[in-house]
Amino acid sequence: MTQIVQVTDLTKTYDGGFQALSSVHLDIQQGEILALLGPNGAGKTTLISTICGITRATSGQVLIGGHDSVSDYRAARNLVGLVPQEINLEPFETVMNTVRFSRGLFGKKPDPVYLERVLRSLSLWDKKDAKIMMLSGGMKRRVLIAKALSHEPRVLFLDEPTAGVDVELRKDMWDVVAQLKANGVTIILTTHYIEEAEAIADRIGVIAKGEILLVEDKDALMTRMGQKSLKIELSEPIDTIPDGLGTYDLDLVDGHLVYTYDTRTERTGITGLLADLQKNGLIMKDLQTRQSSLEEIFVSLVTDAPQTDTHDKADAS
Ligand SMILES: Nc1ncnc2c1ncn2[C@@H]1O[C@H](COP(=O)(O)OP(=O)(O)OP(=O)(O)O)[C@@H](O)[C@H]1O
Repeated sequence: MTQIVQVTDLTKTYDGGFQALSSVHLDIQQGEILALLGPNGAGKTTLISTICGITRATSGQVLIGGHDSVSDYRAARNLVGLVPQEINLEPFETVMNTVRFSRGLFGKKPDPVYLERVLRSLSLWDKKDAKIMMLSGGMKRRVLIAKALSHEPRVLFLDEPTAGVDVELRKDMWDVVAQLKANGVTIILTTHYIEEAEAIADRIGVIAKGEILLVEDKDALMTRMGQKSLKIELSEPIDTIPDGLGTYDLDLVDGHLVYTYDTRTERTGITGLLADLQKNGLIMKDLQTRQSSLEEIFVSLVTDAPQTDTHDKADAS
C-alpha cells in the first residue's frame, strides 16, 4: 500500500517549553480512514496542525505525497485539507462564495463543476446561496468540509468532526466520511468517541501525552476487545498453577485462577478447563466472567502513558 503521509520523529515544544509531541512516527496509507483517539490535551490537534504545516515542528519530518512539509511547503499543503474543530466561517458570506474563495486561496482555477459535485455530495447544493448564518450547526460543519475539499486535496484531516453533535448528526457525518473515502480521499480524524473510531476507521491510533501509543488495524484491536476473562474462585486458594493446566491461558490472582479467552473463536475452552480442574484436584467455588472493552484497553493505555515533560525520547512508533 502507498503511504500518502509519512511522519518521522516529529517533536513539538511550544514557546514556554511545553512538549506537546514527542518523537512521533506515523505512516498514513493512501485511501484509509485513520482515527486518532486520545484524551483532552493528548496532542491530537497539535499533530494534525503540524502535519498540515499550520504549526511548525520543533524537529522531525513530514512528507506528504513525497513532498517535505517545510522545504516543499506549497506542494505538500496543496495535497491536504484541514477541517478545524472550531467553526470559523464568515457568517454573512454564502456557502458557494465560501468554497469558491477558499479554492482561490490555493491558487486553483475556478471549477464550478467540481464545487457543485462537492456541495451535492455533502447535501449542501440547495443551500449554495444561503448565508452561513442561516445554517444549522450540522450544515456549518459540512460547509467546513466542503471548504477543506475545495482545492481537491488527497488527504483530509478532520479535527473532532462530531464534537458536541447529537447522535443523529454524528451518524450523518460518518456517512459523509464513508462517501469521501469511496471517492478516493484519505481521511484522518481525531475523536474522543471510541464508538466513532469503531464505526468508521480502518485503523486506530491512540495518542496520549504527546506520544503515539499504538496504531493498529481496527479488526485486530476488536479481536483484543473480544477477550473475556473468567475468574474461577477455588475452595482452597493455590500458590502455583498445576502443570496439568499448562495448556490454558491462566493467571493466578490472590490464589484463584483467571482464564482469558477470545469470545470470537468457536470454542472458548471453558468446558475442557472445568473438567481439567477436577482432574487436577481443584474444587471450584464460584465463577465470574467479565468482558474487557476497547474503552478499558484505551483507558489503561492512556493511564500508563509516559510523561512528556520528562523529555523522554523513546521510539513512539
Ligand atoms: N499554542 C500553544 N501554546 C502552548 N501550549 C499549547 C498550545 N497549543 C496547545 N498547547 C498544549 O499542548 C497540549 C496538546 O494540545 P492539543 O490541542 O494538541 O491536544 P488535543 O489532543 O487536540 O486536545 P483536545 O482533545 O482537548 O482538543 C495541551 O497540553 C495544550 O495545552
